[in-house]
Amino acid sequence: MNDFTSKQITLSADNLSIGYSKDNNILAVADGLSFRLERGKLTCLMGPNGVGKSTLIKTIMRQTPVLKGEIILNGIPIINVPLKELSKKISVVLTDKVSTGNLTAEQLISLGRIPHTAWLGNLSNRDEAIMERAIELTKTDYIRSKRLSELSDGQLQKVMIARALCQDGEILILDEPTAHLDLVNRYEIMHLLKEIALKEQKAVLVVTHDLDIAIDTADTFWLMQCGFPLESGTPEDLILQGKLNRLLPEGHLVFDAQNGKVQESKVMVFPEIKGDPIAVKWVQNALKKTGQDFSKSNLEIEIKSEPFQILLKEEKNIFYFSTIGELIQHLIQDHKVSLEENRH
Ligand SMILES: Nc1ncnc2c1ncn2[C@@H]1O[C@H](COP(=O)(O)OP(=O)(O)OP(=O)(O)O)[C@@H](O)[C@H]1O
Repeated sequence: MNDFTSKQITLSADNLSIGYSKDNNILAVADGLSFRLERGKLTCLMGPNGVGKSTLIKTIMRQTPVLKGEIILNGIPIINVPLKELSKKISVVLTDKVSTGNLTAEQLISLGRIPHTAWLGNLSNRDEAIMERAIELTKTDYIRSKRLSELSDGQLQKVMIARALCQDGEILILDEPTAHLDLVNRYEIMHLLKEIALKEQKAVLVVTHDLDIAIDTADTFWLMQCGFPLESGTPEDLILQGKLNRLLPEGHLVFDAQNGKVQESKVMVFPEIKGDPIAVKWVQNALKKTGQDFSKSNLEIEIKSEPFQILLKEEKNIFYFSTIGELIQHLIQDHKVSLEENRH
């Protein structure tokens, strides 16, 4: 590791085991976890449900003891860092809804300064400046006077991020920050986190299941999968190494490196389709969902543009459709008829 990289690392572990212990019974959730969390980078922690992502975060926050190994924060074992110091260094945004609906957004954001001030202590000029910076970065100025109960889920998530930024730790950890959000807000939040990592030089660790958006925004992926060590690297390297498939159960789904999407592993045989490649792709997409087997069909499809029209050659007949929906409706009806014929 070069000197620059080692200076960028805030949090690290080698061969860590995490889990729970109760009444002398140990439930190991994951073993052999090694990682390096870097400043200035957005790292996405991904893995199937139940693999131990939240447990890893709880362990980093010292809410759950380490089973084996140690986590190092800036060269010091985390176990030796007093909890108050830890809360100044690591800010966490969890998925739980806040129950303080009567507070205004601004009041909630200011609570982020608590590790640095006394409980409800007055904010110093520095505290105020940090708070204004957090509001500016998260673009929450227009809702600062609103009560939390009046905010949408997307607005509330930005306010929660602003509060975490107000804590001004060097590490920001978020557990599924986009879980209840629509597509636009998912993109906005992940781009905001990327911006925070870069502009504020924070180490941002996000647990997410949003593979598409994570590929577009993350600098680093940490992949957790039962029975495998934690795998880390740029999303692009992990894609080329075929490792994203580890996020998927073995069987009918694969990550297709060609189009960057998860899709069914079964190779579908389509009828011959001529025309604009984008239109061909979406006709194929619709054909896939009919559940029909086209491998032995002698259908031919041609897609014309301006005006958009689909020609279907079936035996000696030619049918014309003005939408993909009409084509599919026809094929489904046809399929029903052929099934009926087979039955008689
Ligand atoms: N307090 C606890 N005591 C004992 N076992 C727990 C506790 N919390 C979680 N577990 C177990 O630990 C395992 C990992 O759970 P965890 O919540 O870390 O998974 P996850 O990867 O975050 O899942 P998801 O993607 O569904 O959020 C699960 O089998 C879960 O049942």
